[in-house]
Amino acid sequence: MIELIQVEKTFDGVRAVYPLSLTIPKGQIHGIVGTSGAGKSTLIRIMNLLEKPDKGTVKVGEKILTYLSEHELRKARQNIGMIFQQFQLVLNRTVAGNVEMPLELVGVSKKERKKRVEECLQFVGLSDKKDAYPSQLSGGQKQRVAIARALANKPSVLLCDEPTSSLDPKTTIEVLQVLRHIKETLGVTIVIVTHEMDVVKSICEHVTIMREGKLIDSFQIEPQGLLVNEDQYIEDLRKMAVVKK
Ligand SMILES: Nc1ncnc2c1ncn2[C@@H]1O[C@H](COP(=O)(O)OP(=O)(O)OP(=O)(O)O)[C@@H](O)[C@H]1O
Repeated sequence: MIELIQVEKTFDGVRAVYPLSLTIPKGQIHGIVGTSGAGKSTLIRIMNLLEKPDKGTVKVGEKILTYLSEHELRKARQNIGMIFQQFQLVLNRTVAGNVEMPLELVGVSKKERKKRVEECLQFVGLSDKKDAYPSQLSGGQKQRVAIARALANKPSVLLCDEPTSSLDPKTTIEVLQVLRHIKETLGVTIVIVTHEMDVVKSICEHVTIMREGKLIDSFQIEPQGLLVNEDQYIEDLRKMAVVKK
């Protein structure tokens, strides 16, 4: 579970997030939407304290992150994976090397690392790419490597900041399928910041809407499933065709 209590953040006089409280239950896929500058990225980064709130409390699982020292926070972050729009893979490391990184940082043995990297790559369907470099992968594959890396330390929370915004509709579905599989098989709580309504409609169970740093609404929704595919897009476009007389 993630609990934000009256968190707020101002950058150089610009209020990014007004005092805001939000509770996300364990195992939920929670979407955060809003137009550019609404404060979505700041809010999701507050959830793992990549952005420290000026005031308020951040609780993830049993840990109150805002009470922790830097050392304790680094440890607590092992429980919180994160992925980004631009994947942020290390380009001079192979796919396996990227997934191995968080394990190296916490001192996992070489043998255990190899085993865990294989498990994670298998989970995202990229075992055959373990020796490839990021430049040799498609956008969807890069994001799946980033997901495998985020899962390496077996987190209970996965934060996704615009995870599909650089991807085409087909690879978007590929990534969303992986995210849904993570929720269903691992029970991970997933937070997705996005401006893509199709993403919210297809997999989110709850949506929070932000505008100008404020939470303006938050409610449960019924995910429609991954219905959006290339053929459907083409069909929708055909329906919009203007018939010239
Ligand atoms: N590090 C920073 N320094 C200064 N201002 C910042 C910083 N990060 C965010 N802001 C400002 O805070 C406000 C909210 O930004 P944020 O990136 O959280 O919004 P967003 O909803 O994620 O927008 P986008 O979809 O464009 O990324 C904006 O006015 C932005 O310029």
